[in-house]
Order: sequence, then C-alpha cells, then structure tokens
Amino acid sequence: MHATRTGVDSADLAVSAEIGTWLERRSSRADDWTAAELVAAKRGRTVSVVIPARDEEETVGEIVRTIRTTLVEDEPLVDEILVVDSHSEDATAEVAAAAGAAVVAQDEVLPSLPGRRGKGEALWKGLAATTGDLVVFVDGDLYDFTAGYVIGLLGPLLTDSGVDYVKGFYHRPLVAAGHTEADGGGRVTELVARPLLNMFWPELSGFVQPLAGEYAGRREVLEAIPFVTNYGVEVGHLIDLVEWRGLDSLAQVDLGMRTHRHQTTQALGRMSGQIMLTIMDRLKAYGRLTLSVPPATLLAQFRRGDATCGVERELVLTDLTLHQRPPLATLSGETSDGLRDTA
Ligand SMILES: O=c1ccn([C@@H]2O[C@H](COP(=O)(O)OP(=O)(O)O)[C@@H](O)[C@H]2O)c(=O)[nH]1
Ligand SMILES: O=C(O)[C@@H](COP(=O)(O)O)O[C@H]1O[C@H](CO)[C@@H](O)[C@H](O)[C@H]1O
Repeated sequence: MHATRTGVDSADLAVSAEIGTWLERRSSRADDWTAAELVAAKRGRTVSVVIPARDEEETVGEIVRTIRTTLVEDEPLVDEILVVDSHSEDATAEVAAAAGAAVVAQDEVLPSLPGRRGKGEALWKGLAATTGDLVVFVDGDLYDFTAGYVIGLLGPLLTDSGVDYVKGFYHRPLVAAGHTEADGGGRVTELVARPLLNMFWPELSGFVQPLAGEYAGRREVLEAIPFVTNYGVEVGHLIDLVEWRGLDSLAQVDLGMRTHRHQTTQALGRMSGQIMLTIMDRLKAYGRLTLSVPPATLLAQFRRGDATCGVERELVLTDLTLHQRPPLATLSGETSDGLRDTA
C-alpha cells in the first residue's frame, strides 16, 4: 500500500495487513450505487432517517426536503424521516415539519425515563421512535447535504449482508469568518479521536472520519449497543462494534465533501473531554487499560468576561460525566414500534 511516511526512521512504517485489507475491501463511494438500484435491493426492508437537531432552523429544512423529494417521492428508498428536536430554542421543529419530516421532541420519547441532554440521547431516542430495518443518521447542520449521503450509506447495508454499520467520510473544509481552510475541519477528530483510537484500537485506524455524524446501521445491531448520551456516542459505537462484531462488519463510504456549522474552540474542548472520557470508559470495560485513579469529570475553562475567580476571566465549569443509555433491546416490554406514540 502506498503511504507517505513522516517521523524518525520512517522507512519501515506501514499499517497492518488487516487494515490494508479492510481499506480495500470495506471502502466504497456514494456513486457506486443509484437510488433505483437500492430500491430494488430493499426486498421488503424499510429505511428510517433520523436527524438530531438542536437549533438547526437554518439548515434542517433543506436536508429534509432533499431526502423527501429525492428519496421518498422520486424513488421510494426512504420510508421515514424523523427529526429529533433536541431542546431547540429556535423554529427547528416547525421548519422540519414544514419540510415534510415527522418531528418528535427528545423528551417525548420514552417519557418514563429521566431525560438526558446531548446528541447521543437524541440519536437513541430517534432510534426508539422509528421502525426502519435500516437506520441512517444525518446531522442537521449540514450546508451542502445531498441525497448521495443517504444512498452511499445504504449501499453496503442493502447489498452486503456481512456489513452491519457504515460510516461516511468526506473532505472537511473549515469555513470560518469568510476564510476557508481546505482540510481544516474535523478538529476533534484530528487532535483527539484519531490519535487515541490509533493508540488503543489500531484496528480502527482505517476510518477516515471516525467521528462522522453521517452513518447507518441495521436496527438489530443498533438496538443491541449502548448509546453514550453526549458527543461520545460516535466513538463509543465504533469501539463497541469492533469489539463485538469485528472490523469486517464495519464499512465506510466516500460522500465527497461536508461543510457544516462549526462550534467554538471551547465547545470543542468540552466535546473532546466527553470523547476522551468515553474512550477511557471503554479502555476499562474491555480490559485494555486500568487507571489507579479515575479521571475527574469537571472541566474548568476560562473565557473573556466578568472576573469571577481571581483572574480577569470568567470561569466556566462543565460536568463531563459519562452517561449512557442501555441497548434499546434490553428495555423490558418496550419495542421500537410506536414508541413515538407513547403518551
Ligand atoms: O445536544 C445536542 C447536540 C447536538 N445535536 C445535533 O447533533 C448534530 C451534530 O452536533 P454539532 O453540530 O453540535 O456537532 P459538530 O458537528 O459541530 O461536531 C447537529 O445536528 C446538532 O443539532 C443534538 O441534536 N443535540
Ligand atoms: O469531527 C470533529 O472533529 C467534530 C468537529 O468538527 P469541526 O472541527 O467543527 O469541523 O465534529 C464531529 O464530531 C462530533 C462528535 O463525534 C459528531 O457528533 C459530529 O457529528 C461531527 O461533526
């Protein structure tokens, strides 16, 4: 495999044969399939698209419209579009409904459970409130979403019974204040997730975008794994699935380009802490590393503002404690059918 090598004594660097084989065997492109081909491949299986959305009124409508017109009306590939309104304070729910999506408030699903905040919670509730045999997750803050995202993610699942879970990958420009850095996006991926996964789960090092927010899976597999309720959900999935189902059950698809609304560096600092705590939780769970002292979960950050702590900064404290939902299949007496109708 051709690779550019950097670092000292780089001559003898190489990914493992397993990764090389996986990259060849389990990587594809969105245009490897057409919607019509995948409709024919459904053979009675159903597809749900779940969009977690917190304050995404500017972008969620176009994403829903694109899916509805192209993949519901033109080609019946998608059977259900659900937007999970994740404590939005804007018109996300109204915009999504007007575009043709079903909309559910995050806390309306399984209301007997104590509510949790976070992206992973929105995804887990979306899984519970839908019924498709295959479930596609798409972020609600994408600027240049195309139907190809959904087609590409479903391709391996509808045509290869050996694949359980598919991650998208793409070029990720960082667009900020009118300036574009061609591959500057995915800052937490490059600075946190990729180095840690390469250290502790090198079998996952072939994933181009391990934190990609666009991915899809078989319901029976998705309902059999826990969901970290915050931004640790993606990295938790990858680790749990490679440990349970093995690398060859996972695949990735080139979706081209992805631009989205970017969070502040401090927000990504909180996201990074959540992802690190998720990885440390899995290191312990899978016996790969035991810490004699558990990590602290209170993150202190400092930002411009009223001096509150002896320095000319505002002290901002965030509790990063890891919470996770159990596999949906373990909820006694509950099924994914009709949960949205739960009073
Ligand atoms: O508590 C949350 C946090 C995020 N999101 C949604 O999850 C997706 C990805 O989140 P975000 O854009 O904040 O992450 P980023 O893409 O910046 O890493 C977006 O559609 C958010 O609206 C959500 O539904 N609930
Ligand atoms: O990949 C990343 O580093 C972060 C931040 O992306 P940017 O630096 O704002 O492009 O975004 C991803 O990570 C989140 C945590 O896994 C996912 O929930 C997001 O969907 C994904 O966009």
